[in-house]
Amino acid sequence: MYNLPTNTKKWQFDIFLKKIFKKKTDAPFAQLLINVHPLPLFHVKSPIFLFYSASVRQGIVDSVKRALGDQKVKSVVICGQNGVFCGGADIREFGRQMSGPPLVPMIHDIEAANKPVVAAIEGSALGGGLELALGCHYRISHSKAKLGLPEVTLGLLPAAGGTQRLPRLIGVPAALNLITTGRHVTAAEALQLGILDHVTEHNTVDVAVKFALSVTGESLDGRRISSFSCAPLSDLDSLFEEAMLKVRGAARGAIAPVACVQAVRAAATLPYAQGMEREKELMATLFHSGQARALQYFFFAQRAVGRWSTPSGARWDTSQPRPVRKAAVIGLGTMGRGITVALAQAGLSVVAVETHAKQLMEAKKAVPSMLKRGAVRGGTTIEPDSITYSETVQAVADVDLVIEAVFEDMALKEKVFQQLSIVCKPDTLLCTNTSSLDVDHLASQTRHPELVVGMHFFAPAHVMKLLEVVYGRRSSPAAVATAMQLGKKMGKVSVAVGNCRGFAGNRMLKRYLEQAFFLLEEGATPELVDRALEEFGFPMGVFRMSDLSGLDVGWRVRKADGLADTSLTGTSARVRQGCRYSPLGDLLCEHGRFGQKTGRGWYQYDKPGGRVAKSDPWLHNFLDEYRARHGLVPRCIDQQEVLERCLFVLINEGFQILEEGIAAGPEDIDAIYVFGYGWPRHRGGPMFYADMVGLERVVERLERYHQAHPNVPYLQPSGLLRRLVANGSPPIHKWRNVIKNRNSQL
Ligand SMILES: CCCCCCCCCCCCC/C=C/C(=O)SCCNC(=O)CCNC(=O)[C@H](O)C(C)(C)COP(=O)(O)OP(=O)(O)OC[C@H]1O[C@@H](n2cnc3c(N)ncnc32)[C@H](O)[C@@H]1OP(=O)(O)O
Repeated sequence: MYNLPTNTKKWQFDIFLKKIFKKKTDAPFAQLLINVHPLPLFHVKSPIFLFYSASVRQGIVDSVKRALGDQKVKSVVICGQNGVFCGGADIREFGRQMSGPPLVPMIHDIEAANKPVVAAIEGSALGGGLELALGCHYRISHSKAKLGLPEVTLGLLPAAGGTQRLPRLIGVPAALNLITTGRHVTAAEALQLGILDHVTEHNTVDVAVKFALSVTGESLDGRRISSFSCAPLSDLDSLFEEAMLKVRGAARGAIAPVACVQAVRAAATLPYAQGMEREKELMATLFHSGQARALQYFFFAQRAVGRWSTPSGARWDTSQPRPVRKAAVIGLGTMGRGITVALAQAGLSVVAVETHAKQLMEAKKAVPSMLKRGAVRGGTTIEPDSITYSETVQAVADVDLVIEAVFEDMALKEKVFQQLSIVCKPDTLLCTNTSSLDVDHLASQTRHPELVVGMHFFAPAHVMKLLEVVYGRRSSPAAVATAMQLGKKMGKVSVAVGNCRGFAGNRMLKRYLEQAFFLLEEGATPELVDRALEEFGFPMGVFRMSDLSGLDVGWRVRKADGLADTSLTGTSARVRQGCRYSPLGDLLCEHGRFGQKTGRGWYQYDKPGGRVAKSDPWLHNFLDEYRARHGLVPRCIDQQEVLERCLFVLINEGFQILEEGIAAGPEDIDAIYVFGYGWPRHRGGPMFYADMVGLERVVERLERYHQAHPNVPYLQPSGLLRRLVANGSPPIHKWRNVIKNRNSQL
């Protein structure tokens, strides 16, 4: 297995590459690399495929053991392969029966070695990868590497000694920050924090090898982090109380950040061995939790949405995006400005068009300051002349792609698309930022409907991560691929969805809002509904959210749809097209209550534009009078009903969307809801939540509510949901099979 050649006369690296594990179908394999030198050095080349799997751990254990047992070996260097040290544990293994050597003793053995062990970090040292490096006696890194303990983002904590070693190495406050946020740090920051001993611009392994040889024989007493004490702090109790408050405030019910604080506290207050016990206990509670499952599902779901497909057969891997160097934005209201900023931040040259002189003038001031703020936050620079402004659409004649962001009015958008079709190059991609209007209809206004897609941004467009890319019936695969790629370049999570009213996100939201209104009619208050949703983990309940985004937005849409008619009386006041309808939102708007911007909405605010929502006695009186007028007897509504009514109806619409092929898979809907609508990530997204709750239960509750409210057709379980239950409620990763059988135009 491990031979030292006898002819090593001069300084040299003779590399013996041995595959000690063959690649299995889905498991990473390890390679052992032995560098031999007159002052022999053992060079453990670890995970070839980035992540620890059982076989990779076994490879490291075996090779370290051999190195330590060989008297001729004086120092050891551990590095990764293909420029990556280690991205941590193989997350897919967490869902299975775990086998192979555990990480904790492996890292302990490395730390306990009586020969210097040096970590040579390139690419990433994340999670268990960084924990391995912390077990080494020295850490040398390339300047471009990134390091971090992101376990908290997977619903876990760094349970291979990370919570105990990091605070001992860099102090409690810095370790708390890294472990509770899971953020990645650059090598420069890691050096400054004291995680690294040295950062190099050169070949990291060469530097580490030289270094390892230079410290051969030196005492390792001061190099074993587990033997350190945490730097003393004057008021440990208040530090941890503050940390806990901060973490609980930001966590919205996620348990891992709280456990991380508890584990770091153990490092600060207990001897190392006891701290490790505490780390293990806390990890055991997290490891099998629903939240860890949800977060790990979501980790892969985010990546799955990039592998988009459409019912017409277009796919991410067969559709070629077009290069986009110069783009235009039409309409510089709030959305248009945000999109302009996001395009410029992505390095594109942008033509920003606004036909109203006043609005253009305002945009010319607002956009540069938004860019400046973004640059300060992100430490980036923006080419000052990357944006040109114009008052006429003619200015977009030579751009590769246009994003229309004018007022949400079909007649206006039609006109813009007709104009664009004349002004632009024949191959320019024409995109609309509509949040619900018919993309096919807009495409029909142009000479090249195959070049029309929706790019639905979320406000503020330069901040929010979500982008719905809406393909129409005639959108070409290249057009979809181009919009998806541009979204990625803008740092967005782009999700491809089909064309229907409200697309995926807003279509589902409509059902959720309707239920919230119905609950008010039946006796709930905005406070009760919001509390239930916020305790579930939404950053804001539905009414606080409506106040923030403006009640007039939905009112305008309902008016355009002929729904917002408050002149109707008697039973017809609360019925539209044979279905239950609540005019509550319309009535509030008629009272001039548009939410935060008018200082009144579902709540009251100290002034127009105020942010702090306060309960409003006027609103409660208004609700009482409304119920009395319509003969509605208020009843006691509990939080469970709020959650079931609001969330299950939204989920049901999600199944309908999957059934119709508007979204290709549950991951798409979950990514839309987490990135665009504040669905708590630790609950995985609405479709994952349905899987967790149990599809049968979702059906049973929907049926019950539908019986109680037969004039709300959307409470009837969707056909797909029923079919999944009939198929034995397969786990979420198998739903696509059931969906595919149904929508098999593919
Ligand atoms: C009673 C019970 C008691 C139980 C107690 C159990 C004790 C168990 C103890 C275990 C202790 C373990 C401690 C360690 C934990 C960890 O290490 S958790 C993992 C931490 N690491 C991460 O979170 C890193 C995640 N990955 C990334 O950040 C990025 O992927 C990257 C490494 C920086 C690379 O980025 P990029 O180049 O942009 O590529 P991607 O597109 O993101 O990824 C490429 C593909 O690789 C897949 N992938 C990424 N990371 C992992 C991973 N850690 N495991 C498995 N697979 C991973 C990713 O999904 C991509 O694949 P596709 O999805 O097929 O595209």
